[in-house]
Amino acid sequence: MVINVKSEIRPLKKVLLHRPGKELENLTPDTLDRLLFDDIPFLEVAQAEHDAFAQILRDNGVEVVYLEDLMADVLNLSDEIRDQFLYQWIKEAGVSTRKQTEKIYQFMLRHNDNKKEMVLKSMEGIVLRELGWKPANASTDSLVDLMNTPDKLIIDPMPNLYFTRDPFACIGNGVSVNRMYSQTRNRETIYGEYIFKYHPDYKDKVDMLYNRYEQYHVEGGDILNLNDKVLAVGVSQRTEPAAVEVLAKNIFSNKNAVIDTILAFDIPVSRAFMHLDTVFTQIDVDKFTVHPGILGPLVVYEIKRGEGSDELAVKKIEEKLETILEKYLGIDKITLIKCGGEDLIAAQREQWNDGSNTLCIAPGKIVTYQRNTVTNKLLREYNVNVLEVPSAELSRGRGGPRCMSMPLVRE
Ligand SMILES: NC(=[NH2+])NCCC[C@H](N)C(=O)O
Repeated sequence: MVINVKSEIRPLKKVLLHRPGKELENLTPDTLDRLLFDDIPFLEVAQAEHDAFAQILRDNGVEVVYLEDLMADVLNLSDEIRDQFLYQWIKEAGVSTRKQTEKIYQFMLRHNDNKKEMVLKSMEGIVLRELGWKPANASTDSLVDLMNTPDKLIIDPMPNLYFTRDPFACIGNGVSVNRMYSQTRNRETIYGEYIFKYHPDYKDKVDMLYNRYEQYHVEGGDILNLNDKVLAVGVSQRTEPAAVEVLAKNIFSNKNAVIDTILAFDIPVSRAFMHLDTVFTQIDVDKFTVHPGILGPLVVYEIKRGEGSDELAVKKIEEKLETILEKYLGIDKITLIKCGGEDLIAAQREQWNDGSNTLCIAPGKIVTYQRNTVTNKLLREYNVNVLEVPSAELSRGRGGPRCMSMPLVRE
């Protein structure tokens, strides 16, 4: 199976990453909000940290593949696919005039001999100066031309691409290519669309469980494969309950589907808790990290197949999180390890820097951000094997090791 992810913890075999690139250098104070960043990372250091992350994974037997390489393979397949991609990408970036579209298309063709460069450029963004911008004559036929400046981003960067967890998500042997909450991140899902449609490794080999043209938004950070039968989905700032229904129906409509239960975790809507995995990740057969801030307000719903073919059976579960997990996972005792321990200031600070966003690469073996010293120490006291990634710059994007990785295959 080219996609096989039926657990959050079974040994990780193959993972998808994106090495942060010049898209981070096109961030400015004025665009941070819209592009979902809280600060501008220092690219060189962010790349070195990311390389260290990839190396930790390789050293632990994980095959690392890069989004940009898979996408370059797709663009190398044919000129038709390349052109279809380029025109779709230009349109989705909000470029509306024929003149600009052609200019950008021609500009991108300069990278025709090196499709990886073409892909990276599509991620970076483009300013008018690069297109050979010249001031318009004082009287011209276009208000847009007259008002433009050389530093205007005609194509926005996609700085969140290094969070490969979100634009699409592997579920069992299938994949959910997501519709995202924000405009900036919706553009990222184009790569998933092309890879699953055309890449020879994936084409026709993967069950498509959701597509980016659906009406409701759902993001991969909200999707947790608890085991082969139980899927958890966060209902959050990024994922709507209606999207969970569509996903559930798509999963259950396959008669041979192994997943028979979906647990919807209703978490508070806030920037700090944007996805379920920012407050809750599995680290061992019987252990999870959790941000204490969600333990009070958390409500969980059970979704199963309903009576009719296209129906669901949904109910609210009135129990504590530990009890719910024990019941659905069939484990005697579940331990929740609090991010920051009992210290609420540390909990909030370290959650903000993704202390509870861990990537489990085998039961009891996890990758975390080095900067979350309180949580990392606590995890070790529970005998968890903690591998730390340097994280001064990567963390400015508000995502940790789980957000920065999309498992393609687990044992
Ligand atoms: N799975 C995650 N928690 N991803 C975090 C993504 C962070 C990114 N800046 C965003 O706002 O979308």
